[in-house]
Amino acid sequence: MALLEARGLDLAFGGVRALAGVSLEVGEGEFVSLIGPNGAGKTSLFNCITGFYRPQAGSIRFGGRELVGLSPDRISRLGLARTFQNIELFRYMTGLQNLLLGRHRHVGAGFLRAALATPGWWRDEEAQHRRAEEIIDLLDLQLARDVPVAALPYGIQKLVELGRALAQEPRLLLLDEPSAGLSAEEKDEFLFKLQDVRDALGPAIVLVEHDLRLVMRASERVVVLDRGRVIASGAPAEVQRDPQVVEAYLGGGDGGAA
Ligand SMILES: Nc1ncnc2c1ncn2[C@@H]1O[C@H](COP(=O)(O)OP(=O)(O)OP(=O)(O)O)[C@@H](O)[C@H]1O
Repeated sequence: MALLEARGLDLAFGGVRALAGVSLEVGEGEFVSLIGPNGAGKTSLFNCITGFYRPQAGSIRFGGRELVGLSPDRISRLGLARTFQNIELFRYMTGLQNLLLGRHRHVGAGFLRAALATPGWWRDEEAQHRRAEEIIDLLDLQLARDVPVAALPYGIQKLVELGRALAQEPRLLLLDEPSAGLSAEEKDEFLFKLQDVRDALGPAIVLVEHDLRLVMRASERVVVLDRGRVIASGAPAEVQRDPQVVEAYLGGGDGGAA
């Protein structure tokens, strides 16, 4: 059984069909890239999986459990984390504080334990800090540790966002255009970090990405969306040669694969 199994998802906004019968499977630890021209439905699919949108039809099973109808918070507690197209961090908190917020699903302390600062609460606090520090080491974020996120370069903010998602110890990580706005050098750096993350922590990853060079290097499988439908799925080299994919990216003149 796949870790994630989305079947027959439909999502419409008035007359716009953002998703029309979309299915997507992701195996445990698999690295899948989701590509497609602007407006193809990539972010809408992420929003359905993470509970921000409710599809009008279809089902989404994660670890055998139905996600449609659950709140985003509930879904994230099941082990699904995401990053956003536009960075969504607490800008006036430090890198470490943002990572600790990502740990909230692992914090066992209730209000009373915290207010009384019981030994159990301290142990929990220490464990949360240790885990956040491990992620700081993994992503080389030492310089961001004690600095408010707003004061950090954009590329580092993107890494802090990745770190916060990882702090949730997800089984599945959804990354929405994590390399947008990065220089070619920063993109390579980001890709190396992502590979380190996979080696060390092993989450399944779904990457929405416009940079095909990065997609082809990073992924085991590529899924192509166009106008709300999956038009191809397979190994990167295979998908790259698919005539429908070439048409969606280069033909028609209305999309443009950024
Ligand atoms: N909240 C919304 N209200 C109305 N229309 C929406 C909404 N969200 C998405 N859409 C529409 O659904 C379609 C798919 O959009 P979506 O953002 O999912 O595409 P995308 O593949 O992520 O595009 P991009 O690469 O530009 O981010 C588009 O036509 C978009 O305008």
